[in-house]
Amino acid sequence: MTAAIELRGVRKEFPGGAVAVDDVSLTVGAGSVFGVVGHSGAGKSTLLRLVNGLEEPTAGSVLLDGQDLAALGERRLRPVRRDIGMIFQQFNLFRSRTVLGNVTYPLRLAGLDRAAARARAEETLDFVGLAGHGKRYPEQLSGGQRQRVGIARALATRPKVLLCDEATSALDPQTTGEVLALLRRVNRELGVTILLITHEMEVVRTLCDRVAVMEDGRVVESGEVYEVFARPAHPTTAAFVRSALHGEPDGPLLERLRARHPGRLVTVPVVDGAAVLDDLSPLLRENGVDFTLVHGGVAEVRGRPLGSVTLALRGGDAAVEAVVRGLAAPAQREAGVR
Ligand SMILES: Nc1ncnc2c1ncn2[C@@H]1O[C@H](COP(=O)(O)OP(=O)(O)OP(=O)(O)O)[C@@H](O)[C@H]1O
Repeated sequence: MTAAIELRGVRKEFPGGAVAVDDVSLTVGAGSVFGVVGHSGAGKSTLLRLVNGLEEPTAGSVLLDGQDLAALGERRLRPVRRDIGMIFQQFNLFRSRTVLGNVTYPLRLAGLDRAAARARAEETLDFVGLAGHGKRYPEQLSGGQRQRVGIARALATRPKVLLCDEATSALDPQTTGEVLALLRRVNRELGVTILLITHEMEVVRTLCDRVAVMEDGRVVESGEVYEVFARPAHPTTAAFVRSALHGEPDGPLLERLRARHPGRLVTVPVVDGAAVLDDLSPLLRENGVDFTLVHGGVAEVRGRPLGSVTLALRGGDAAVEAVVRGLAAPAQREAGVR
């Protein structure tokens, strides 16, 4: 069960004049995972509230499965809302209800009888790895377990779309990884379309197919995740990407590296499909140049390598120059050898 989400020229202006979302158009393909990143105040939460029908656009339209939400009216919107599940940064569980009580709640609202709701809730808790935890209360659970309950509650009614509002921002890195792995299963095994908002590029790197970067209510850049990571066009995107890759040394770090390492420093990008690293070792050998690896990191983005390594080259001036020239040959210049 899956559905596409489409925003066409969406604007949201609040009474008083604040424009939270400004002419945003984007398409979340059915069965895909789409991330929206941006700093606080960029308009991400408002965008999500427009998609789940809690806010109405001032202009433009939001379509779920091709249906314009604003054109539906409250009565016809209700069943469509059931196709949308949502999870939150602070989990938003009922503290006075057990885990099972939290997960059966939306099912009872949807009209399932007690036995059917219980059976469905247990099946869903099993899917999120919480079989046997039904009788516990939220405060007896870890943050990661609470978010699993949140995910189970959101999935219990078998929605086509899952909206995630900073779903891992309150969790430590390991728990974040576990929750992201669960969300990937939700997408792959259940086919649920996922739209998430986050300020963590790490979440985008590991989970999303496509990403849009928001600033001041507008989308400043969007695209397939690897492409955006490898070639960010907007400065805000570039800063977000740097926060997730830690690859290229910035100015001050470069100065410290220079002070510590004699020789010429070169930073070699590692981009899937660009053969720069493959060229490096024969170039060094041919010219009799030695090297020390002084900085760098290669991460996996959507299953493909991306990052950079910085080397201090040691050898005669002419030999080092030949290596640098070889690396910066026209075919590689595009990849940005420096
Ligand atoms: N109900 C509202 N009334 C007036 N202004 C609002 C309202 N909701 C949001 N805004 C304004 O719209 C802008 C975008 O807010 P929004 O919460 O969507 O951003 P955000 O990217 O989700 O930030 P955060 O991560 O801090 O929630 C902000 O300037 C905010 O003050």
